[in-house]
Amino acid sequence: MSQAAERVDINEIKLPMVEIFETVEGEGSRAGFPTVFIRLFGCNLRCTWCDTKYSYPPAEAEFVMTIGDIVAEASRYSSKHVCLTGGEPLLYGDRSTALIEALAATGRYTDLHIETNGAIDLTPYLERIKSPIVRYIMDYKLPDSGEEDKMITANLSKLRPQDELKFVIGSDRDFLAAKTVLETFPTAALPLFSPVWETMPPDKLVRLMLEHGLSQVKLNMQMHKIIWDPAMRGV
Ligand SMILES: Nc1nc2[nH]cc(C(=O)O)c2c(=O)[nH]1
Ligand code: SF4
Ligand SMILES: [Mg+2]
Repeated sequence: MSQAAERVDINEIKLPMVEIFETVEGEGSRAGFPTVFIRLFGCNLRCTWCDTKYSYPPAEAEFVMTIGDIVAEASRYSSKHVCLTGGEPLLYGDRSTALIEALAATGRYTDLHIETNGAIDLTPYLERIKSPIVRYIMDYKLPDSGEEDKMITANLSKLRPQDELKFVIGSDRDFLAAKTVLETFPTAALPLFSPVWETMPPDKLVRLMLEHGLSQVKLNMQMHKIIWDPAMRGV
């Protein structure tokens, strides 16, 4: 293939979208920083406790945007951090890659983190995307989610120190499963334990972490669900 044929035109590539908005990051190591959220439509999982069911069928994409339009819309905000989320933002292979590279190439951002669901092989993304601002926040889906069998455990050893490995914990069973995953699959990523809002009181999760001596794990509260109504969108 010639060089010209390989060149991507970001005004030609389209992606199904849910929303673009600015708020503070509610989770992870960058929680509290003003952040632009770019939420893509579509997901390859159906977690029992999913809080964004509007991001995949039978709901419909709110709109379709070119990558050029997504980059321009995000640039209307002054945040230096971007969160690419969904749904599953890495569902679109080359198109997801082109979006990430286009956002990084603007030079506007100091951090671009991608919320991915653990059922996407991160190898091609880690190999192709070289920007130092790009980080992966991989969810590891536990038994209560109903999707644990879809987890690509090979991703864990490939995550880097700047990446994060998030476990959403709904029960004692989930907690023990998360602990086993960390013991079985060494990772350089920062492990985060996040309570399921309805079924795992945060004080119980803290007690379990301390009882089990998980000194390397960070508690991850969803700040946006404390600041705003948990059912509210776009915050
Ligand atoms: N404030 C805020 N922080 C978030 N971090 C991850 C989010 C997500 O929906 O992926 C999210 C979100 O929807 N809002
Ligand atoms: S991966 Fe995320 S968006 Fe997809 S079903 Fe699970 S919680 Fe919902
Ligand atoms: Mg999410």
